[in-house]
Amino acid sequence: MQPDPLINTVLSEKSWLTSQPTATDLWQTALSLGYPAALWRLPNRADKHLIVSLDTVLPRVSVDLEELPAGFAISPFDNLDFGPDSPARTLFLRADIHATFGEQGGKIVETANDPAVNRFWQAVAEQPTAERPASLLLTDLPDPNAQADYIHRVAQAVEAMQRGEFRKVVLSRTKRVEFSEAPDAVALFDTLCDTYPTAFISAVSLPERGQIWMSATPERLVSQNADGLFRTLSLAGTQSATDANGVAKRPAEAMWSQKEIEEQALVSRYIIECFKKIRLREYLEEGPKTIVAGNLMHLGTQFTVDTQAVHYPQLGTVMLRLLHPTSAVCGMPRDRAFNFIRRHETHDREFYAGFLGPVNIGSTEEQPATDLFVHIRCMKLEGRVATLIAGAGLTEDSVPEREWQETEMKCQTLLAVLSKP
Ligand SMILES: C=C(O[C@@H]1C=C(C(=O)O)C=C[C@H]1O)C(=O)O
Repeated sequence: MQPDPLINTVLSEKSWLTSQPTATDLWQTALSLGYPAALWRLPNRADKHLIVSLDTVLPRVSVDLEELPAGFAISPFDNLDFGPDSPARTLFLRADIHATFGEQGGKIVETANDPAVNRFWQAVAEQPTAERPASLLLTDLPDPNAQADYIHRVAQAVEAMQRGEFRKVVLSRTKRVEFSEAPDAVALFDTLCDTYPTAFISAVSLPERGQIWMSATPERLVSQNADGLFRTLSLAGTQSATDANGVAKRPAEAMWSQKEIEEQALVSRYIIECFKKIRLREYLEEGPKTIVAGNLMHLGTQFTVDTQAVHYPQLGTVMLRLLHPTSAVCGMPRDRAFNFIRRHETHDREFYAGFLGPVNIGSTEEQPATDLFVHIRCMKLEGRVATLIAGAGLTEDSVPEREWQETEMKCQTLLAVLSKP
């Protein structure tokens, strides 16, 4: 990211700041002081945002878009019951410091009125200029049983579905790689932004867990903008975006099998069932059509609601509680699929297949908006080790070997970028 002239303007009274802080300066300072930070870029946008929270231990919240201040939410997959008695599990990074970086430079949008903020800027000034490592070596940390174990679990799921226990389940697996030194998350974030302009790109540093989560997800869960426009997406079915010779396929020519069409229809049906529960009929449904997501293509149906016209300003909050986890990452019926995942997956999904994104955030030109995405095509960074997680939607027609290949392709979305020199 380029140095930022506007940040310099805003901070000109802070005499100790002699040069323009970059996103790397802010990120590194947050890391060294143990403050959580989130960096993101919305799909098809140029502006990048960074917030630093001054809570070293993050509050766990129940996502109520009407109540939450400006910030960034990150929820684990296991956040099924949002009922009044269930513990709040979503981590919330309040935007104590919020910087935007755009093509015309950047600015500090909002900072908390707190002495800790001044100490933060002092630390930014004292932060040594970070040097980006020239090139990182990446080695696989192979798990010799991973493929056979996954295929075995898929076969068990297929049998359960053939017995009629449930209709769809999403089983995931992990893949670990090691860097020659701890990677620069901001540099990786920038490369992801350049490589996947239509994805939601994020990097979230959670010092209390010693983790940085990074993703390039194509899947919008809940958006609600200042004009009250609500959006969600039903996404499923996966194929490579390139042919056998590596040439990009034309989305309009993508062929989808009956299994994939049904799998995606189940996700759409799930969303429509959620609308039915709240007796909302005035939604616009567009699709399914082929959506390109980096190296992959999916089938997607877009749903929009004008919440002002239907007098339902809290639709985003209500739908989030009904939707998560959708059948794109869990299954149908949801509770049975959830229990199958709990019993059969051998890793903790943590924030994979949860949701994340900015909440009630605006810049000076824009009114606050909320944009939450399903946390897929993601990885967890712990020092030099990256753990990628990817899953595949299974039905009774699934072929286990093909589902394994699908998770391999999904891991490639990030891996291809990590291995760039
Ligand atoms: C579960 C993942 O992706 C989801 C599952 C898909 C599928 O089963 O075809 C496609 C897109 C996503 O909704 C993942 O990337 O890990």
